[in-house]
Amino acid sequence: MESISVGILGLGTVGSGVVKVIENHQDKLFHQIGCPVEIKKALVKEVNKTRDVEVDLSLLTQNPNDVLLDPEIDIVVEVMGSVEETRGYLVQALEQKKHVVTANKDLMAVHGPELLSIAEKNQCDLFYEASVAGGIPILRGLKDGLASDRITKIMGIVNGTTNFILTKMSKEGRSYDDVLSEAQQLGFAEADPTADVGGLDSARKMAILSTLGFSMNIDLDDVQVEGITEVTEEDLQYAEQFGYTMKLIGNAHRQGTKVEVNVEPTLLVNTHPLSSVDDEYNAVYVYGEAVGETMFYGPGAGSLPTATAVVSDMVGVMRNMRLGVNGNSSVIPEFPKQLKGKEEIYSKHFLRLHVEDEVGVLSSITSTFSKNGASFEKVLQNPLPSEKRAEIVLITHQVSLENFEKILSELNDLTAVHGIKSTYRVEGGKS
Ligand SMILES: NC(=O)C1=CN([C@@H]2O[C@H](COP(=O)(O)OP(=O)(O)OC[C@H]3O[C@@H](n4cnc5c(N)ncnc54)[C@H](OP(=O)(O)O)[C@@H]3O)[C@@H](O)[C@H]2O)C=CC1
Ligand SMILES: N[C@@H](CC=O)C(=O)O
Ligand code: NA
Repeated sequence: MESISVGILGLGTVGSGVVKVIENHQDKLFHQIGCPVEIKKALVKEVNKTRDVEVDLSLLTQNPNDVLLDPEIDIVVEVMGSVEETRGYLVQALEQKKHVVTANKDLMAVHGPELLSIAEKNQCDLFYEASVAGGIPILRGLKDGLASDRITKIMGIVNGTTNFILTKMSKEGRSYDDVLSEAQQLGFAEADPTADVGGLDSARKMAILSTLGFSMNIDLDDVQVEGITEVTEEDLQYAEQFGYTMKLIGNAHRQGTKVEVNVEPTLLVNTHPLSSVDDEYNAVYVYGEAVGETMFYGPGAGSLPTATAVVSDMVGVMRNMRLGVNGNSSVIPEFPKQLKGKEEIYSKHFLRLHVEDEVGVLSSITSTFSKNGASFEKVLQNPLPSEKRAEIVLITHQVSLENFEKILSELNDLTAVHGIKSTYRVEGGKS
């Protein structure tokens, strides 16, 4: 091959990083693949915009066909975002026998299986390492590094924006809105950050991770999702007081043939390896039956880290081109999907509630828990400044989700309970 030509869809935060990595690492790329890599065209919305990277204006186009139908382009790199329009472009690229590298988790979480099958039919590669945990090679870790093992647990901090917000709120006492706008300026947050803070971005990544890790087609709708928008300063302070750290955790757990996948703000015991992952950093904890505990850590968002994953995927495609083995790397899920019922999902829970400050209230709350098979690991009561009310904060031992939901509903029915202020899943500590 004289050279490899690449067409890029999108030249924003990640696209600019891709151009920089290709330019700055040209020698290393040449050494790995034996020929130069050339960027032939880049699709953008606005040609005359000021960009983070200097590019010849003749490279830019607003016409997707300049990339998708150019017979000289071997690899299409998709870093423009959005779902339906982009899906159409990638189908077209694959049908034109172009290999695809994408950073788009929104797209892969919904249309991944369809696109992978179109890629295979056309003997093309479709790689998407950057779509989960930015620069961390976690998909490769699961697909290749742990290919021989049976994975039973994947727990991840897979959204940089929310980790940045929770870290700055807990450690620097800063406000939610202030930290969110800094995450937007730094390029971690999505153009519309609702999916970041609402947990959907993490859910998409957990759908991709659990599909690969458990070899089972997990759809986005199978992931129970809750974001960080309701997390209060009081909750962060109580977490600290109890020896826990609040993190937005994606949790995928397999027991036998059944799995649960959820994303929710979680109190992690301070000794848990994920509790010290701060700022925009991501980490994925993977437990395999043979290997035991592993953890993959690194920058989960940002221009150059994400671009590194994109360009490494391009190297994978180019190596396959040299060997003539493109289109053989996706693995069809081995197991039918089986999700756990609420009676099979067990965890500890944190609960903060406001109650009447009078004799017998704590005992009626305790009996609601014990009737439903739950007991307390920790409990504390503080008087509230106004009225004759108190705040009760507790952490339960392990209880099924079915029973915990019954407890919440019965507590709501007690006249002495004025409101359930917050509940969170708890990981670690005594079970
Ligand atoms: N930012 C990050 O840290 C990470 C992002 N990702 C994913 O990477 C992808 C890109 O993200 P990011 O770089 O942050 O996004 P940006 O918004 O910074 O960039 C998007 C780029 O795509 C172009 N574009 C968008 N829509 C269209 C369209 N309809 N037609 C033509 N061009 C279009 C824009 O053009 P113009 O410049 O002219 O406006 C821009 O250059 C997303 O899927 C994101 O989820 C994944 C991991 C980390
Ligand atoms: N908005 C995302 C970007 C990477 O996927 C995040 O904050 O992690
Ligand atoms: Na990654």
